[in-house]
Amino acid sequence: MAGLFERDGCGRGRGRGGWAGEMWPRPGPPLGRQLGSGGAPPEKGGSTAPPWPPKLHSGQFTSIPKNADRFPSGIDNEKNNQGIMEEWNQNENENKDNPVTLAEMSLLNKLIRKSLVESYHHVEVLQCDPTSPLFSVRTFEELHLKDELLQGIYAMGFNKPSKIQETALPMMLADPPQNLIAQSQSGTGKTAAFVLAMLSRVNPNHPFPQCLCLSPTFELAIQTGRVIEKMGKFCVNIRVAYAIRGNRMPRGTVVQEQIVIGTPGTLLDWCFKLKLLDLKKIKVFVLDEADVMIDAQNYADQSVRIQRALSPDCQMLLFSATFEDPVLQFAQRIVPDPNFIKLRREELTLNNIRQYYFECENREVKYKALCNIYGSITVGQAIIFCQTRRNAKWLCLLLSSDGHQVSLLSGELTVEQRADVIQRFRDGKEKVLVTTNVCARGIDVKQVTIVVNFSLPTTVTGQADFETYLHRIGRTGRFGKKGLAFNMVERCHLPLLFSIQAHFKTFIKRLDPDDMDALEKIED
Ligand SMILES: Nc1ncnc2c1ncn2[C@@H]1O[C@H](COP(=O)(O)OP(=O)(O)OP(=O)(O)O)[C@@H](O)[C@H]1O
Repeated sequence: MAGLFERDGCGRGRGRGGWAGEMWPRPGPPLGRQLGSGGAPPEKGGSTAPPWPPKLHSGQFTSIPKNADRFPSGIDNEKNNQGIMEEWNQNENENKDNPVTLAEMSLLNKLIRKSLVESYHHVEVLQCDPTSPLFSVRTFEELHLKDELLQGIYAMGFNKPSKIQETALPMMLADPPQNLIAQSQSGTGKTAAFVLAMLSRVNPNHPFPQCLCLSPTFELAIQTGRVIEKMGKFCVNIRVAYAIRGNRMPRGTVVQEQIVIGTPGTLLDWCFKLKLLDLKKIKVFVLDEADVMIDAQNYADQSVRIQRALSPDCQMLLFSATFEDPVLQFAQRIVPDPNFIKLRREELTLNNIRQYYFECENREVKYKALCNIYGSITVGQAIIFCQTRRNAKWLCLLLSSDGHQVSLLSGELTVEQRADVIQRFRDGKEKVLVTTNVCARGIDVKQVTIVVNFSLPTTVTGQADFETYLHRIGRTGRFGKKGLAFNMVERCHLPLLFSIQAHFKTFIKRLDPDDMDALEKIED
């Protein structure tokens, strides 16, 4: 590493947020979709938008994003590197990655996920009427669904209900309809459950909105709409409309679609300003991602306004991945006499993770320690966390020049690009993922064996960020597997490390970066 740009990580000024990422290219949304046609294109007279969804070109974001192309191709040219690094260093402030919002994380998870997330937890049920019997089903047939709906479910590859669906579906499809507040972690089958409930309650012969689904963002509404279109593929005459930004409806338009999905702001306009739908005719009202909803914008009041205009016998269904107090209060405000279903979240713990630290003078010494880890132990896949985009790019280039298959994930990529990078890493196409905080949470890559904190996570006030630390290293050592976590720490940052140790009542063992023997013993 001799000759590379020297840099001390201590005493550096903190940067401003540098989020430059749009969610993804913004095409106009589809206006309304006819189901029962195997995924029909937008209606005639509908959107003139570019094709949906936007296409990713394969291999486009496999390692280093386009804007890193200021590097000369011969990146082992130390002289060139040094000049570029110095120039980059002057613009340090632009390189802090903003934390990812809940809405972005939720979308990212949906884009990546191909199947149900395994859950080892029990379903807890609290009924509003404890005397009514509690049903649970093991098959979709037991639900006596319409044939075309069953066909749609099987075409999606669902063989049996997920854990939450076993209990939630009988409650959601009961007669008379029951209200439900359900919480379970992302990927456990909530969306599929309420889509099924909406599709089974719709009367296809009535050409007016009967089910309303509120989503927190444009992108999440589109994702849910696609599930409705897929599951309802064989349901002739059922249609879905999107009440989302950009989908302008002239006053006096008669909305004939039976299912309307949208974001609260646009739906408010459709209902109260433009009077496009009669809320009294809505039979099912779904509030999806309530936790994201109250985090993303002040949507709570808008949702309550819509809910108040519904008929008292409209069925209310509310879903959330978490049940913090504000979510629960919101849920209880909006859903009268609710049944509760709860699938406990998997708790991250440090018990299965062996943690180590190296005291390093600067980032070159950190890099050397990293190389020594690779030289001493067998690393399956690794995630390396940096505090700034600049450091992440620098590290990524060094690692690839040393022959590692490495990919870079930072906040300047769009959500779709990030999903692509994570998917490739999951598929094992790259063995090392260098990132800032953007992928610290929610993303489950089971085969990760080591996590490296190239910089310790800190809060805006410069304190140790315990929660981020837990989420970063909680990526490894999951489901009973043993994981390894390495922290590279400058001397002036040692108090941060000790406060992490004290906070989690855990032990982080010191290692000498040059002591290969000690490193080799780690695996024993
Ligand atoms: N019964 C099932 N059998 C097999 N796959 C299913 C089943 N139910 C849902 N899935 C699939 O599992 C994945 C996650 O389901 P779904 O999106 O409904 O979960 P979710 O809890 O709503 O997640 P999120 O909170 O992120 O929206 C999807 O790919 C979905 O198609």
